[in-house]
Amino acid sequence: MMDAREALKKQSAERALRYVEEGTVVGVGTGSTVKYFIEGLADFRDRIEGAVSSSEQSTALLKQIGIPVLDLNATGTLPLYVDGADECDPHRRLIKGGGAALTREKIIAACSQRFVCVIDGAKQVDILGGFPLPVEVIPMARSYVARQLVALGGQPVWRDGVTTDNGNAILDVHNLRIVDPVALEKAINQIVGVVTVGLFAARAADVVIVDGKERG
Ligand SMILES: O=C(CO)[C@H](O)[C@H](O)COP(=O)(O)O
Repeated sequence: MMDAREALKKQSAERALRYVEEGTVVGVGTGSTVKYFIEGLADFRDRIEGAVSSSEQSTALLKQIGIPVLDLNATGTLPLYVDGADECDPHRRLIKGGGAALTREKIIAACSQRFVCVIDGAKQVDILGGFPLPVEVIPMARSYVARQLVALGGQPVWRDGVTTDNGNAILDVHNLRIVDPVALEKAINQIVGVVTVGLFAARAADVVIVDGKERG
């Protein structure tokens, strides 16, 4: 039987199906919450043009249910992107990347008109940073970037054994209390060797669905 938290994730994901418009291409995130969204998309198979996927994992799921997976370079701007998050603050700013798909997720978010974020209530926080902040780095720059992240006040830990879909490494930065997410996103983006930081602050979500309901 599905536990209570999974049920809440599923409710959020299913609610997001209301935002899918016929004849369009849908941006699809990654993770256990989005998996329910993908399952629900099966009913739209014949009514959407296809999906742009943020990971090999989501691509496999989309293909399993017969949804064409399209190249973002061929689709242009997307009307909708649906994805989960690891943390969400009251301004719809997010920490993402628990599933190591942050780079492709951020690219799709940037290319989308509406970013609908689907979470369960446990992921709502006042200040981001309780969840270790994922940073995707070029492998040879890992130690250098880690030292720069220490200088910014964090405690980076290498996600040993994980290689992203782009062939890179992940550092999870602990002990951050992120009072200015836009400034920190900018600062980390400027470190040489960083591919992407999992702070989605400059481009936050547009709609947040928590436990099956839109948050006001
Ligand atoms: O950012 C992500 C993957 O890179 C996911 O959206 C995030 O980790 C949430 O995942 P889940 O829905 O499994 O809790």
